[in-house]
Amino acid sequence: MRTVGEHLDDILGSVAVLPPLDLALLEAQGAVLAEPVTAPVPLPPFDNSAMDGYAVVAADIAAATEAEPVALPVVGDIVAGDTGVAAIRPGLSARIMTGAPLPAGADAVVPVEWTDGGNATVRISRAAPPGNYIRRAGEDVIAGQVVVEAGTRLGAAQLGMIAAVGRPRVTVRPKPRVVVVSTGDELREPGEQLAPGQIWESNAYMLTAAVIEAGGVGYRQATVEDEPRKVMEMLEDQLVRADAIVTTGGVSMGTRDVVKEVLAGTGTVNFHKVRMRPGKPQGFGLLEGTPVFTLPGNPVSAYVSFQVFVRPALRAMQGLPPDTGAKVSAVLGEDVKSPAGLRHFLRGRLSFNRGFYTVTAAGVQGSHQLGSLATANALIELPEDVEALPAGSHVDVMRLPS
Ligand SMILES: Nc1nc2c(c(=O)[nH]1)N[C@H]1C(S)=C(S)[C@@H](COP(=O)(O)OP(=O)(O)OC[C@H]3O[C@@H](n4cnc5c(N)ncnc54)[C@H](O)[C@@H]3O)O[C@H]1N2
Ligand code: MOO
Repeated sequence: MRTVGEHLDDILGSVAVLPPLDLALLEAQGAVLAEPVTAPVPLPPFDNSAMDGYAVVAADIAAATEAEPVALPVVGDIVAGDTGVAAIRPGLSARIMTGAPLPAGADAVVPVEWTDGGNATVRISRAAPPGNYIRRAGEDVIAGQVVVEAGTRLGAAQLGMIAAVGRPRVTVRPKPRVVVVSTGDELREPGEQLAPGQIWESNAYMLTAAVIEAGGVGYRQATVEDEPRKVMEMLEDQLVRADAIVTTGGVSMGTRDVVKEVLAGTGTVNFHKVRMRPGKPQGFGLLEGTPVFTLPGNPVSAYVSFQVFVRPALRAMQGLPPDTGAKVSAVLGEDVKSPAGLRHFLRGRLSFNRGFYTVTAAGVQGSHQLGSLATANALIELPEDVEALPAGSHVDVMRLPS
């Protein structure tokens, strides 16, 4: 038997960060940035108007009121995208649109709502201080500033920022391509009729979705029968396109535990009993250099194993620290029991009330009982030396992706 920590260390010591890739911006969505992106110019690049209105000299309209508007000649129109250099002198104004460059000499913008909207002459009925509705060059981002740090996962806002500094492509850690496959003669596809003794396949759906939640690209494979030759063929086929392979089922002590039978023979994938519940039977190794995780078939065991071992490995492959932000300390809302000598992962419901996290067990805890997992948002992690904890104790809790 090995501990959870020993098994995870073995895995994290074996997986490598994926080589960087240069991608067009929208192809990079969800990938992790491998280089800092800096702004080559300030943003905004030039002083410009925040409103549709008139560019003026603030001192000219200092006395403007509704009752006694100030009239100024309008010497031109400046629209967003104008590349010419415009200028005004005191006593003049220029019509200006949002985003258009501020003409030299102007120090305020008056929105059209404060005026009569005149074309040749505009009557302005409110004073404006210098700087009114002017967006200054560099007030968003200064030239040379890092706008997105290396190691950031690229979502909509980050991609927008990178485009805004003029970059069409970025260097990222690619999303790991993970093949997920279940084994078991009893498994049928959802939608098919079940004969006695059969169940619908759920692990590969669940784990393919979990791969995506962990930032990877998941490929769900058709279920493979409990037949050694077919399992080996499937693995060989998938190695060409996978950065990692995840299997479920066939790793305990049964006469048809073919995943273990086949992979144990390769010499590079090793099988262990890990001191945890659920998820005791685990296999991991490199098959022709590709990480292979053989997770137990019980659905909750497979899910917990994924969160505890596979997710940190996929993060490491993306150049991310294994677990940042996923764990919180919470107060137990009820008494709990735990098996001696095993790390116990209880499905839990975590909530945040009046400044504290509290957590309660989410229903029944058998490793075949998906019903309570589907209502959980966290795993309560009880250490090996704990056999019982009273309500009110502090526990570590792993938040589940939502
Ligand atoms: N004599 C022993 N028996 C078992 C031990 C043991 O130490 N000694 N360990 C138990 C534990 S703990 C676990 S966990 C399971 C792991 O078994 P396998 O990985 O070999 O998985 P299977 O036997 O193939 O299946 C277990 C269970 O899960 C259901 N299953 C499997 N795949 C799927 C799927 N894709 N979708 C839905 N459900 C699935 C399967 O029908 C079984 O009910 O072994 C214990 N036994
Ligand atoms: O470890 Mo099994 O995963 O307890 O059901």
